Amino acid sequence: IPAYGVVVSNEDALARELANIDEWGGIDLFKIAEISNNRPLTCVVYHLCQKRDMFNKFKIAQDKFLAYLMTLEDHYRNVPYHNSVHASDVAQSVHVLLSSAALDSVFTDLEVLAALLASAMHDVDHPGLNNQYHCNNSTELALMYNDESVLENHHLAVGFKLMQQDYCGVFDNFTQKQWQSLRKMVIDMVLATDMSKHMQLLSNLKTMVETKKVARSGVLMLDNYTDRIQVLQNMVHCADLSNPAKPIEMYKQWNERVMAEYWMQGDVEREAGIEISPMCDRHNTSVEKSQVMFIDFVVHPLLETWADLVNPYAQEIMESLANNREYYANLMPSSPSQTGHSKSSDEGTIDADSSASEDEE
Ligand SMILES: C=COC(=O)N1CCc2c(sc(NC(=O)Cc3cccs3)c2C(=O)OC2CCCC2)C1
Ligand SMILES: [Zn+2]
Repeated sequence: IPAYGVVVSNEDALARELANIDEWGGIDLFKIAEISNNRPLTCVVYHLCQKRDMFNKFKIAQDKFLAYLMTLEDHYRNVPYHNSVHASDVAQSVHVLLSSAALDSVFTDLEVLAALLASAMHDVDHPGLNNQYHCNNSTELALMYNDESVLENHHLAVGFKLMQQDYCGVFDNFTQKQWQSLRKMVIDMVLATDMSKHMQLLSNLKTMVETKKVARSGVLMLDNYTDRIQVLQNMVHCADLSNPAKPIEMYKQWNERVMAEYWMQGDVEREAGIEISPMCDRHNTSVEKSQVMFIDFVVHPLLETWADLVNPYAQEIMESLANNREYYANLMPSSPSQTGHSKSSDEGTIDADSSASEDEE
């Protein structure tokens, strides 16, 4: 078996790219996709399971696990955003969030394995069309899952079906109890990536922060399944929405991809003569404004609450998010920091600081 699970032309380059896998934003998944012949998910998840000694802990046959990861990766589609590069990014982000000092030895090996598996399969076979599209058009998937978390149910069904295929048999050495616990946790985590559950998840997290019990050592005390799974669900959810808190060059690429995917959906809807979903109309979206709003209303509240939970071990994430928000805020068409006349002065509503900035120029 090759060192990183996949046969690559330049193993040293891959080793270098994976060197900072324990750091937030420490690896470039786009570069890893290139070097690994578009197998970023297989090599990142295989590498993380090796680092966490999962194969020994659970007597998992490495060749079978690799066969499963390859098949899982093959079932990600070639869509701009929800492809296997995104899944590998979520897996690595979960790995870093799990390593937070506040969560030191809080989770069992089975829970850690479940979180990595949930990350790996959480968007498999994503068609590049969101739940709203499927429900509005009563597609086959929407009919299959009665409009409830349609895509997330599908990702789970595909992810587990591939595990049943006999040549995988990846968890044959698990006890029935271990397998059932792993399966339940993966299901609970992937279902929680449905954005329609975002507000409920965030409110649970806020309650946990308000009532959090911390041991003398500073680690969180989670003494029942509900609390434990809520932290794991929010962890995967944070990782899923974490692009705005990553180094700006990567964030910009993720943003181009997510817009490309939304606009392709809008094109499909326009062609079909049906109502274009929000943010999907390439002819009237302000990319920068959308991102600033998405950060202000969705990402920042979530990551800020996560940072409170693992305080002070997420300050770097919050700083990165704040910097990236300013980057897009400054690009917004009418931002006061723009050179030349700021919008407010053109409209004659000159206030002190904008006129001051005009004087300076
Ligand atoms: C009110 C909630 O809105 C909502 O449920 N969604 C619409 C906007 C959106 C997601 S997930 C996501 N982005 C990501 O999951 C991670 C990112 C990738 C690149 C930048 S951020 C965006 C998004 O980014 O929407 C933006 C595009 C159109 C509006 C803002 C789901
Ligand atoms: Zn996702």
